[in-house]
Amino acid sequence: MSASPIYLGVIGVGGVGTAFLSQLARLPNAPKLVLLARSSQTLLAPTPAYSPAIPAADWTTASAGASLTKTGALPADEIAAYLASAPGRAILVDNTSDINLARQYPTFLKKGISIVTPNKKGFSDDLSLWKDIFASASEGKALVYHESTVGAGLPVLSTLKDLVATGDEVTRIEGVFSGTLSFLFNTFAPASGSSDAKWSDVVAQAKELGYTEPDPRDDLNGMDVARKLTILARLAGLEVSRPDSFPIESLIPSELTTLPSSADGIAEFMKRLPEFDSQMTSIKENAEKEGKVVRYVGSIDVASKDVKVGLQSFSKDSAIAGLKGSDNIISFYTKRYGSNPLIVQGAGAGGEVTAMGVLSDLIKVVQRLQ
Ligand SMILES: NC(=O)C1=CN([C@@H]2O[C@H](COP(=O)(O)OP(=O)(O)OC[C@H]3O[C@@H](n4cnc5c(N)ncnc54)[C@H](OP(=O)(O)O)[C@@H]3O)[C@@H](O)[C@H]2O)C=CC1
Ligand SMILES: N[C@@H](CC=O)C(=O)O
Ligand code: NA
Repeated sequence: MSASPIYLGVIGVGGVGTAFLSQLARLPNAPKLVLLARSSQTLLAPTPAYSPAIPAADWTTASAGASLTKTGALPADEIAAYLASAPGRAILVDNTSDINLARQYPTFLKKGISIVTPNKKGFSDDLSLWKDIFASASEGKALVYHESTVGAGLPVLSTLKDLVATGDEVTRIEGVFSGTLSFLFNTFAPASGSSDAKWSDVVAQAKELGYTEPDPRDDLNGMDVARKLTILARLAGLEVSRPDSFPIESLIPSELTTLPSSADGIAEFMKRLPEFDSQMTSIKENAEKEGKVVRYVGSIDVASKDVKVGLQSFSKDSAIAGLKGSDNIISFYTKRYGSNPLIVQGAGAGGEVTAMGVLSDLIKVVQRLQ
């Protein structure tokens, strides 16, 4: 018996979305791509046949032809209605960082549309949305996979879920959870050798390399790490109400905190950041006086429900100080693993590695739906 067709909608074709589409194009027996959207345009396989499908490898050329339907941005409920009417199970891949789209996940899930995403916003917002997402998935018999919301493609969430599901007791999770901040400090204050790189130049480089959030201030203000810890804490069983319900150390100069969250605000922020390079240089030099390096870390202590996010100094021979590039390191302390934690380490940001996490989630969902 041949497997029933599965229909795929993808929203977002930025750094992660583009890498995802090129990996999807090489996947044998991929689901049929019938919807592809960016902020101002939507491409659809014409109804009622949902055919021809959109070629993932070459959607830009196909969008110029006449065989696909083209519209402007569609509201989430119209996208959900389109996917729910497809003649088979449907999956939505959200490759945006849009909180408003994430707030609509319950609408999709209740209609039986599964969700795969690297977008942290929905899973780290109000606890009520977290609960609504998983209750809606049960109601619609749909699946939700979001591995790339923490540690990009690294198997962080799957590891934590396996520890919990098999009855281990997770006592503490700690490490470096930001690819951007890892890259910034590994470059600006390396554990071996020295660097005279300017903080603002390294921030611009991280943005160029596709490590930062669409708005790099979300990395520098600690919110991206706080969102990841909120997700991990919730999976470990803690009812964290919001990602700003615990102290977060921000690296944004106070003079720049009032810039708007628009594209102009981002540009102005990047332009003025060099004025404040000396602030980060003095943080680096203070750690150096003690023979240490500074790194941005997070931790969750499950018993005391204590979640912390901020700067800490480390001796130069420690594992955290010796990280390279955009690497994350996440240590799980559990009852079974005792005093030697289970450690996951590797690149924690970048289009290709994040897309790999999204595509591997998609493969799991397809296998479970068939
Ligand atoms: N970059 C990384 O290393 C990692 C990223 N992530 C997450 O992956 C997601 C994507 O990141 P990245 O690719 O870097 O971001 P980009 O800014 O490069 O791309 C975002 C894409 O989403 C589209 N978009 C935004 N809002 C909407 C909307 N409401 N409707 C339709 N399309 C929309 C944009 O449209 P347009 O093209 O029109 O601007 C763009 O195509 C984020 O949630 C990020 O947190 C997770 C782990 C690592
Ligand atoms: N901006 C994020 C991307 C991955 O989540 C990071 O730098 O870690
Ligand atoms: Na991950």
